[in-house]
Amino acid sequence: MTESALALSKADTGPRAGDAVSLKGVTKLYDRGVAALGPLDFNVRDGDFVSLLGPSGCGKSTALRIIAGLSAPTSGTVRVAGGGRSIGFVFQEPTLMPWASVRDNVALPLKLAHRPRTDIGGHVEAALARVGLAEFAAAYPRQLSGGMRMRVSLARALVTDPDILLMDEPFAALDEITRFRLNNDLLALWRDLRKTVIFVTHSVFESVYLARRVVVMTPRPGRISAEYRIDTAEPRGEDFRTSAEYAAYCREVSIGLSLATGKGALRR
Ligand SMILES: Nc1ncnc2c1ncn2[C@@H]1O[C@H](COP(=O)(O)OP(=O)(O)OP(=O)(O)O)[C@@H](O)[C@H]1O
Repeated sequence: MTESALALSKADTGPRAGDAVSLKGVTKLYDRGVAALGPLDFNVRDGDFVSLLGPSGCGKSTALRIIAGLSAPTSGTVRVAGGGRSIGFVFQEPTLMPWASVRDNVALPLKLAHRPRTDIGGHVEAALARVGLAEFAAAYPRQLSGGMRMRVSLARALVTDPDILLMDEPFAALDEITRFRLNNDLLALWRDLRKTVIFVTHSVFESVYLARRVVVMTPRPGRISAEYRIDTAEPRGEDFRTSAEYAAYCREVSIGLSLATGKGALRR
């Protein structure tokens, strides 16, 4: 792969047919005038896997929360396919109810949506099987490892079969082996279910491994600084992770991140 094979383009503006998410001129001002975000113009194609990459505090979580409708933008427009009704959110912490079984934790979104009781069991079993936890439905969060707790959190996000999955640094607190395994499982899940995924991370390595499109953000207020398309043979796996191609992409994106943060530690 040559450097010219790495597509670097300006952020698209304006919604198009087939966009799952479209942000236009989105800003977020917190109390005491903290400008956290934007203006941000950002579109995500239906079924794409996009990573938002940026330094801590650049507003990645804020952008995700705005897309999810958990936070209102100060200005700008947000369009989400289906009116935002079909979103699953995975937080950095698994945020499980410690007093409830795995089964009951995963069932929560269906109960909140008042789905018929007879409907719930099958969906919960399917979501748990999807993340490899079919055997642990009766266990409690304290009995599980960190990686397993995150799988429960993922199952809870999947149980409503959302079209869009928003993931906020979900694997950041996990050890590397567990993280790699969950990376592979997430890719398999995305290949099978073809959901739109927006994955926030501050890891260059993780963003390049997972995403088809890496969007680099500047420090606060977060804006888009550069985009990289990771065009590699699919399905990705450990061969990709150890390849020269992967290393070259990581280097290119690292340079982009350094330029975005103004550090310039890595120069061309
Ligand atoms: N409720 C709030 N009130 C005031 N400032 C806030 C609030 N939430 C976030 N901020 C500030 O806005 C900026 C962006 O925060 P945000 O959590 O979106 O960034 P981030 O890129 O996701 O960071 P991290 O990677 O550390 O989670 C930060 O400087 C943060 O301190």
